[in-house]
Amino acid sequence: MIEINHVTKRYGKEKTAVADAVWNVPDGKITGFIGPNGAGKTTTLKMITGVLKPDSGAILINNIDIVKSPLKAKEQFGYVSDTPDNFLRLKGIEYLNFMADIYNVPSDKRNEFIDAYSKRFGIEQSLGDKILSYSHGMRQKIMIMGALIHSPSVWILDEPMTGLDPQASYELKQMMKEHAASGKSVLFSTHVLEVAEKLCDNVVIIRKGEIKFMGTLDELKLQYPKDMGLEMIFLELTGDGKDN
Ligand SMILES: Nc1ncnc2c1ncn2[C@@H]1O[C@H](COP(=O)(O)OP(=O)(O)OP(=O)(O)O)[C@@H](O)[C@H]1O
Repeated sequence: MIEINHVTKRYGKEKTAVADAVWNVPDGKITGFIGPNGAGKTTTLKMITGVLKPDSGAILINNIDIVKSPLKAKEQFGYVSDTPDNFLRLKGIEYLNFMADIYNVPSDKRNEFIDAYSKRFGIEQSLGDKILSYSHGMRQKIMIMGALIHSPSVWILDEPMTGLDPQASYELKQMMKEHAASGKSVLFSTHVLEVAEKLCDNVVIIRKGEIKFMGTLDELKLQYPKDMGLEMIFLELTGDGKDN
């Protein structure tokens, strides 16, 4: 469960990237965080994960304040950023063991996880290679595994489908569904509406730093004429789709 209580973030004096945001991510559901380029999605996710500090307001992860108790709060979630080009000099297996060490995952549990998930993603033969030699999609897969190795109750992903082939994209969506079905929460950002439509229980729509809607897609559709497609509703809510 994530609670975002009246959170504001400015860059300099002029730019308000997120304005008095109030929303939440319930347990047992997949929540899609949707908005056009520059709407404030990454800024919000960076605040939730403790990379950036809000100027005002509070963010609670399983009731733990990310600013006041960062270490405890960070134990609660796994985060997949939108740039998987990290730890390039480590081998895949070294990176996974590094992540497992951070979270004190026992060796039998981590080995079981690595075996199962590397097979699901089809990268079991590449774990002994440096991440530097991986393709974008393979880097994305190893980062996803690193985020999940400690079985976090909250799973946060920034634009996770980018660069994944159809098989990997399918596997990732299945993993997200399994995560939510086990009573845990998933939050992911996207500007791909079709993905949100197929995958999300709830959506949160942001435009120019302001939360425009929070609820199910059916609730959103009810607010518009019956023949209006989701794409048109989204464009209506977010302007012409561009904020910059
Ligand atoms: N470090 C920064 N310094 C100044 N302005 C920034 C900085 N990072 C983001 N911004 C601005 O804050 C606003 C929100 O940016 P953010 O990256 O959060 O949007 P986004 O919804 O993730 O966009 P995209 O979908 O393109 O990744 C934009 O206007 C952006 O230009």
